[in-house]
Amino acid sequence: MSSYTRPFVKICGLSTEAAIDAVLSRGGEEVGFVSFARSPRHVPIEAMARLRRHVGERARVTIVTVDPDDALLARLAAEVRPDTIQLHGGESPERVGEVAVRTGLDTMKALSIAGPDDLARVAAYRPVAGRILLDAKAPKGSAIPGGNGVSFDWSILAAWTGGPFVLSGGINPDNVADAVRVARPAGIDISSGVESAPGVKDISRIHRLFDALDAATLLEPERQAS
Ligand SMILES: O=C(O)c1ccccc1N[C@@H]1O[C@H](COP(=O)(O)O)[C@@H](O)[C@H]1O
Repeated sequence: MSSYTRPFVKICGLSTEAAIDAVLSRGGEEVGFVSFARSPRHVPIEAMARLRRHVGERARVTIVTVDPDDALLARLAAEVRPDTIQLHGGESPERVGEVAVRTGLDTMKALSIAGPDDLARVAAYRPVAGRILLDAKAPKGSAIPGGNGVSFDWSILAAWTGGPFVLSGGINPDNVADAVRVARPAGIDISSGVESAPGVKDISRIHRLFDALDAATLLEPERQAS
């Protein structure tokens, strides 16, 4: 079996210290908290600030937002102090650039992908977004634009030359090896695939995800050393 360089791992939609600790114990590089009232993973700002303090310097902290207004961004930046603002709505390239300037934070722009044509949209965001996140399109009628556990056809990324990206959408312990092998992402972002119910992270599924990823990827030298 071939091996693959391990992408960085962001586990998103966390709301408990126990789930955060499970992710960090397995070497997860990034944790995500959702600030979007319609999501079952929404965390109020005060609770988010406590979770952020719990993470400390152990991992990057990203807040998932959907078309946030300036007032919300200002509160998130001041009270939670994340590393990254994830923009998972219909934000224009201009707005993404403005968010970076206003907050002084890294940004990750999510783009919904259904087929190869959608990848053309990446170019406009590349100069203004810190990172690009490729997610599946939300199913019709879904209340949330992400976190739906659906994937797109990862094979369209195999020969794509549009630059580094983070992959999300329906990644779980059973398909993470395929995701990495087929799409070769710089990072992977997982939410509902490690849950027992919407918004409820399942510690054993978190461990299964990392077990599957470790089995599929070539450990980097510094990881092999310990
Ligand atoms: O997780 C949510 O509830 C959410 C709400 C609004 C926007 C984005 C959201 N999550 C993001 O969706 C993707 C994929 O999630 P999944 O693994 O398919 O469940 C991921 O980037 C989350 O950050």
